Amino acid sequence: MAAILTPATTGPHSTRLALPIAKPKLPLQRTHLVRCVHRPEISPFFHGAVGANRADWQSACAILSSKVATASQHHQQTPQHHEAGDDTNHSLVPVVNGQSPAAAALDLVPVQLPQPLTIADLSPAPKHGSHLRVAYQGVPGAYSEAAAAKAYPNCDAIPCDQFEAAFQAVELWVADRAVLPVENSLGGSIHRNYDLLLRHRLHIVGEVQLPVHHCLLALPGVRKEQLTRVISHPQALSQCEHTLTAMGLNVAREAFDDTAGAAEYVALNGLQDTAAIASARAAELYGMQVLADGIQDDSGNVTRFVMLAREPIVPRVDRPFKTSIVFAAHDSEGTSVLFKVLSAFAFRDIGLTKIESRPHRQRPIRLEDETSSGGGGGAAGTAKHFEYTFYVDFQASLAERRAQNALAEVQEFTSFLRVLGSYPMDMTPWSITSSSSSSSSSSPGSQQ
Ligand SMILES: O=C(O)C(=O)C[C@]1(C(=O)O)C=C[C@@H](O)C=C1
Repeated sequence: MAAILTPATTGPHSTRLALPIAKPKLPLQRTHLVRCVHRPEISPFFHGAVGANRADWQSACAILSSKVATASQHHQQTPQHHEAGDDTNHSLVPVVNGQSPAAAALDLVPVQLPQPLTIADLSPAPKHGSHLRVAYQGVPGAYSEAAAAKAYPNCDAIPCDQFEAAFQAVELWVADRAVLPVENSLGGSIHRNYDLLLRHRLHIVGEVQLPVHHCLLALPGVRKEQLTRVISHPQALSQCEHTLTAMGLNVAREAFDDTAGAAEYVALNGLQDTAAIASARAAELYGMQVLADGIQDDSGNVTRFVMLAREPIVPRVDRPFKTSIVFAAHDSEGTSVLFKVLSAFAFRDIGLTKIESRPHRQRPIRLEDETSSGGGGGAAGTAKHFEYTFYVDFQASLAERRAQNALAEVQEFTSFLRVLGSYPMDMTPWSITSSSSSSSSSSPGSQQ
């Protein structure tokens, strides 16, 4: 029990990328997660000012106000909560050989009583050894694996079949961190992860930007003319769309869960007519031939990933920080809230690096009678407005007074406001020619 109170932290910093997986692992699936007793919920709710110590900060960073009904309700929908008629707090753990670790442990320790905390429990080193366990979506050779290795050199990367499984792996202590893509310079936002950030209680503790260098892979001996199909992750397909056409390939495009998984699929099924878009590392891992190298439509193709943890980090002012928030408007404000929010940052000279809007899950449409909308004289009726949740990234640390003041102002126009994280910006230079699958990329120096 004591171990779960210990903040998981990173291993030693390193500037060398060491891809941690020598042989492919099976991805973690949500079905590998079963219910098992225990784990007190860490309450992220907070009423009050941002304090200087870690405990205050951890609370403050999660929720800035008491107006958390929306987010809280989202949280209720996650499967880690009580089942009807069951008064035990449940969480999910992986099944090992058909038996959960907890069950296996019971074989050895018949009665498990709470143990007192020791100094060792509170030490910053991960409890499970020197390596941080980092969940990512995809299979070995995926860009997300390379991003995990860039964020946390020497980590144990844990492949997951879905983004949701990566979130759950961290929430359930199967992993210490998750590294997930949120946007790409060509393909745009990865909306699924924005939605999941809101539905889960993890905190953004860092970001990495990864140059993505795509290859066209086929079975050894296969020529381009034999191809009728190209499979890959939808983002990868869209990032190579023009190049594929320019290459004169008359192929159908088909979506796959991840790039490396597509390469593995072609290899495992001996598909002579199908190519995959994936990394050079995936080609090595699955014995594929590189038919074309660097097929992304823009040589500066970059994907931004966020690092997620169960606990927020303490924001600092000694290096460039970014803060990510999500909010929804008061009923009376409508989308005009966006103007007011942007002003709160502009007046304080805080730059924004990202704005994203997503449908408001619980109230996607707002109805407004013509009489109350002040429409004046037209045919009576009901206006149907789409309602949004807004995600904003701004360039300031939450340790800065101007950021705190801006958020206090934003809070006035919003029905809920949540700080997703305040974290160091990835400032590492990256060379366009270096492949994301290369083992020489440097870490962002911000392992949190
Ligand atoms: O499929 C992979 O290899 C991934 O890591 C996923 C992903 C994405 O979701 O955007 C990551 C980076 C690239 O932009 C293409 C695909």
